Amino acid sequence: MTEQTQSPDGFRCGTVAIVGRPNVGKSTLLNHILGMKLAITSRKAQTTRYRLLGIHTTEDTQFLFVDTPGFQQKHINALNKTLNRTVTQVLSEVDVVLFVIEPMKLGEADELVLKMLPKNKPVLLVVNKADLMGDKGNLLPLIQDFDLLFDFAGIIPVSAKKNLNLEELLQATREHLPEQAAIYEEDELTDKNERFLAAELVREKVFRLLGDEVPYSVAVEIEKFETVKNLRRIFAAIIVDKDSQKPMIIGKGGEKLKQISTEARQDMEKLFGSKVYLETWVKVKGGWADDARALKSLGL
Ligand SMILES: Nc1nc2c(ncn2[C@@H]2O[C@H](COP(=O)(O)OP(=O)(O)OP(=O)(O)O)[C@@H](O)[C@H]2O)c(=O)[nH]1
Repeated sequence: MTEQTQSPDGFRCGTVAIVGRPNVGKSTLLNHILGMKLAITSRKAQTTRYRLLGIHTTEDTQFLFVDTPGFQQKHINALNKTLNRTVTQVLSEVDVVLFVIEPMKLGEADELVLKMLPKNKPVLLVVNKADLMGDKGNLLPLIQDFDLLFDFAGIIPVSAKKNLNLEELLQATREHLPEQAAIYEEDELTDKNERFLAAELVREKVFRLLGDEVPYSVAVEIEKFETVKNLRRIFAAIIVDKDSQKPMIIGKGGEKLKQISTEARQDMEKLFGSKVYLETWVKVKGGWADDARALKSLGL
């Protein structure tokens, strides 16, 4: 359990990881807790070990939401192995883990996540999409079965989308955070700079719009980032392993790349509160996913 550093006013502050298989609503949950679109959910090709996704500060608590790089079963290369280790490590370092499931669709993918949960940390089972459950009586046996598989610190049904029970979830989470003063200023939403966030947004769109076809090793590099009055000019290279992967990202007549850029730019404008000029292109950097030096340069 967490070591508690006393703070005179009982304020609590600590790290929270949200895990769960794709599509259970993790980013919706975080977005609704933070109250704005800041959860950038690219779970692939992470560049940092410990990424702060967002900070939620209330009168008595500061929740630091950290990202956990995704665990991929399909592609096995050096990068992947490093990332799987990273997930386990991140999960064992946070104060509390929120394991999100969808009640009617429990399956193998959820069990894979379950296997990675830390035994030495409190894990809350968050049953999302409660709004879709007509008869709540049906839900109970299902959850109870799942509950037998792991020693959860609590089970909380919520609806991220409809903002149902999120306060209760935060209260339950708070109980597991150490008593200590806030680490960040109240209005600080993330500790990452805009350049980093811009790269994450482009990468998120690549994965969202191309799904599983996209190679795990895709990365985004911001080659230039300028702020001129209320305009940010951002130049982003999308980096792939092989020439053959280039057309996939560019799409027929450049359609995919255009869509990636448009959606990323719209999110950036929301996030930065300014106009954004975004230029994106695809670059080939052969075999970097298996290159130990490249891993090192990513800080892994
Ligand atoms: N009905 C309902 N739908 C929800 C709820 N929460 C999320 N969704 C929907 O579920 C879908 C997946 O939500 P995401 O937040 O993208 O899920 P995720 O777990 O972050 O997905 P990955 O990024 O792929 O891991 C979206 O269409 C959401 O609108 C909820 O409480 N109720």
